[in-house]
Amino acid sequence: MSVNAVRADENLAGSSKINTLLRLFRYLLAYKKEIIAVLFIMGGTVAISLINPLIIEHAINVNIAGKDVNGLLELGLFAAVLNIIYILLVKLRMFIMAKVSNTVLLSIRQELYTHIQKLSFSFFDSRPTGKILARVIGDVNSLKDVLSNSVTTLIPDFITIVAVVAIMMVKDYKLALAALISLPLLIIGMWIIQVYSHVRWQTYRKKNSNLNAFIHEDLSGMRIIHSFTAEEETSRSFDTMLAEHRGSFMKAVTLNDGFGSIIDFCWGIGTISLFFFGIKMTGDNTPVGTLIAFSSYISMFWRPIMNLSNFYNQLVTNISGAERIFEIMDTKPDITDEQETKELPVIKGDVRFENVTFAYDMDTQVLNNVSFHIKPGEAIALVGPTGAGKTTVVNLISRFYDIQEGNIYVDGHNIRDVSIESLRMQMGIMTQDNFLFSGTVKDNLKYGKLDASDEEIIAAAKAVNAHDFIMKMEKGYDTELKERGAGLSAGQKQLLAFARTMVSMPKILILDEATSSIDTHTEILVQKGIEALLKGRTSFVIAHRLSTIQKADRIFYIDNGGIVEEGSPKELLEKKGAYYDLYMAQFKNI
Ligand SMILES: Nc1ncnc2c1ncn2[C@@H]1O[C@H](COP(=O)(O)OP(=O)(O)OP(=O)(O)O)[C@@H](O)[C@H]1O
Repeated sequence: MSVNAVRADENLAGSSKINTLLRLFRYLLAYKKEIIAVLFIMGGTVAISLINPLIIEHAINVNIAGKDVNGLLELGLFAAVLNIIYILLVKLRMFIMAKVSNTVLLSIRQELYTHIQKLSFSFFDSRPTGKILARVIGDVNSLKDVLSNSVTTLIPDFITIVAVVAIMMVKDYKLALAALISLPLLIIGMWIIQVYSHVRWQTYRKKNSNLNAFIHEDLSGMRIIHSFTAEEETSRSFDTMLAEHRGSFMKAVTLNDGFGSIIDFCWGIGTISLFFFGIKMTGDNTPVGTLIAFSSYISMFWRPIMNLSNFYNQLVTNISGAERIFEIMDTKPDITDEQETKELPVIKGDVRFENVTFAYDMDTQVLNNVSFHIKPGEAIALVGPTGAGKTTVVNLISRFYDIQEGNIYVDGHNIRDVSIESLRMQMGIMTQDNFLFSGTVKDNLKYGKLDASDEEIIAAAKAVNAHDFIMKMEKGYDTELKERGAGLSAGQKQLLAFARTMVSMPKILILDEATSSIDTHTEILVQKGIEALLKGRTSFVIAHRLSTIQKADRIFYIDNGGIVEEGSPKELLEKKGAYYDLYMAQFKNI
């Protein structure tokens, strides 16, 4: 059952921001050398910026007051050299951090992708592809600034603030207190804003994800939208989602902008208070240079606070991205190898279901106490009403889902006791989708067996009658296919999918026969292709073609959670039961 539809907001298990941030930082630990270098560089830049006001103070109070032009020039030269060094250090820091954060992003994305590939079908059943895509691309990208700014802002700005306060206190604690008078106001304002901000940004990310999922679904189903002339309706839905997206963004960003205004306000009050108290309280005792130096220090105090608040904004904006990434990484595949699995040896194709009971979710039981035994090489046609459980039976043989009760054996091995890879490697699975990847025909056929030689590929294509039509394509086996095989007919796609399965030479074949109507010529090729595929292997076909059903060794009529009728095509017709009724209803006119 879907836990998250396109328009439904995703729910995240609550996790603390600190934990998420610490987990993110762990990725940085792999780059200790670079981070230490960056911290040293920043130590240099912070020191230079702290010295600057002292230079100005000295220039005004000593050189200008004493009319010492030479001293002023020397000091100016010193300040210029110092600030050129500062600029170079900043550039170097930016370069190193950009490299580190991009590499970290790369490894997070790799880890996420590898993990997603291991997840079970139930994960994909319950999430729209667009939302998964949003996490792998958008959410990972959103971490870039958090990662680099966490090193370049958090630590140095914090040090700067402490150093500035210390210097001001040592120089003149009364002036320092006057300059920092607005600090309590800032703390209260920030606290109020941050309480609401995180929630608003999370809402925005959810709306963003819904929009992604909607666009993905819409583009994938464009043909259907056009054929039902549903463009207007989907445009309306899109507009609604866009409005929600924009609304949530505006709400979050408006609140965030409050941060800057509060800081500006406190900064202004601090500066006024400094000059007011500086002149009022200390009268002529405070040299002008010292007041100017203090005013520089105030800027140096508030600017990092501004940076930190921007960083905090970035953090609340993007930390939900990190939460969503880690949520996927923490999702355990439902189907995993048991601790002590063995490799399934090369099989003959014997399949046995023993009292199998299965439900996708607690509400609906699909199979109830099903047992059967298939001998190697037998061809089984699965028929029955829609939603009866035919696909479910074949999904269970490949262990795409785990059964709740009973056992499934392949060549006498319980499929739970063998590695999933060794089991699936010996199965050929063809769904109705016949999914083709963009790439050459040859690349697509090699999916069946990555190390297949050209001869093997051509032999497989010939066996299923796909060779001739492939050779008629522009560059034969090297013809580039478009995404999902666009430009090919349904029959041609089926033939390519047959060839791909044939290359893998499976011992057990699972075929969900396509129902799409194809021209008579291709239909004959497809039928011959199916016959070639079935020959000599155990096969389960969710059969729609009369020819396939009639050529099957046995038919299983599935309904009401089990096999209600079973036998050869002839036996079942003679029995005049459920299969007979289906046959009469569907095939009598053929
Ligand atoms: N991934 C899933 N999650 C939850 N329920 C599912 C899932 N897949 C199928 N079902 C439900 O299980 C039941 C059996 O589905 P199944 O696809 O096996 O039927 P089927 O006989 O192959 O149908 P059809 O001929 O229409 O393809 C149906 O009621 C279906 O709604």
